[in-house]
Amino acid sequence: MPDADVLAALRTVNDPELHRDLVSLGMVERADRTQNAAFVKVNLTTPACPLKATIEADVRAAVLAVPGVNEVHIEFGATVRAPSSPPLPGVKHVVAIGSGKGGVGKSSVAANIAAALAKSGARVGLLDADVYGPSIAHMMGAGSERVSANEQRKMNPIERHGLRFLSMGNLMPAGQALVWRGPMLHSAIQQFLRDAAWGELDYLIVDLPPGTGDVQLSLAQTVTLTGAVIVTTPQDVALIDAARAVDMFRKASVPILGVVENMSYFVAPDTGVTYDIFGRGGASRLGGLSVLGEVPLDVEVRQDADAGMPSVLAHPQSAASRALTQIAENLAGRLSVQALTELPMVQ
Ligand SMILES: Nc1ncnc2c1ncn2[C@@H]1O[C@H](COP(=O)(O)OP(=O)(O)OP(=O)(O)O)[C@@H](O)[C@H]1O
Repeated sequence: MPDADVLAALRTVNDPELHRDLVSLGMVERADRTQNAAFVKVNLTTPACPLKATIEADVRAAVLAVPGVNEVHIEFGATVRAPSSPPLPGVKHVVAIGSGKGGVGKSSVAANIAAALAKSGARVGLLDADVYGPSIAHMMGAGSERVSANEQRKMNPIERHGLRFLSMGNLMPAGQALVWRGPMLHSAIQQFLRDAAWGELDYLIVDLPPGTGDVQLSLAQTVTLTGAVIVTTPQDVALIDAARAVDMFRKASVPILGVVENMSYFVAPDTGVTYDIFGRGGASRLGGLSVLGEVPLDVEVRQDADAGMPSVLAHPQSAASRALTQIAENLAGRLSVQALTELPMVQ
């Protein structure tokens, strides 16, 4: 039985992003008490919650203020909230990772975001929709794997590093070029989304080809994307193209969840001096969009990708990995806010 005083205390604790209290958000699973000890379980809206430490401190302070309580035991669970109409059966969020230009690190960012979310405990899929230049298979260390079909003749995603992924790189013989026109691309995207055994997913991350072409349109027409993330480097020539990608998503009514500035700066490992090679901070000039984070140029990001393990798993303590993990958490937080602002209050 929940204790009325503990519950009342929790009603004073707001989720820092949603600005509503934990009780009315339906996040309190347990709020009971034995004499002087209180037991609270908070069900977060994502296991990658960027504000878990703040929530924990606020809950502790509020419950310790209840007369007679001098011990608080806090437990966390997490259930990713889906929007009112999920994009695919069993899939709560589909997030596209796009860029204006090629080579800005979009696939690297997509792979690391997916890996960081999976590491936090979320169920994650990664679709390599960059059909002309698929690199996800290689970055996940499964370049030579081939996709199999299940009994229902659906494609089985490949499992690596705690997540499931599909890439044209696992369907085509290595080194062969794909020569497809729009309609074939459209049906390939549909098959990747609908004829694959993705199973239950909290997040399906889609790595798009660079630019504003057929694949982007097909994707937006096939599923209701929860949103898009734009990856750019900070220099003007990249930002001009990134602005075009932003415009395309806006025209397709896809919410932009934020911008990632990759190759933002470089810290020389021998001297510790920071160089803003491409002009750090450029992404903040992209039409008032929020910046999810800045990732430094780091040789390990490239080496880890070539070795088949995303940096957030291979070198979690590096500055680049910490930035990428924070970006994944910020994104998960954004998705929670988007899903929860649609939900009615729990009384
Ligand atoms: N922060 C970084 N530090 C160092 N190297 C990076 C970083 N981000 C990406 N790279 C490297 O830059 C190269 C291009 O990255 P990636 O393939 O992710 O770009 P992309 O934008 O997806 O390219 P395209 O869309 O043209 O396929 C890769 O070799 C990758 O390992």
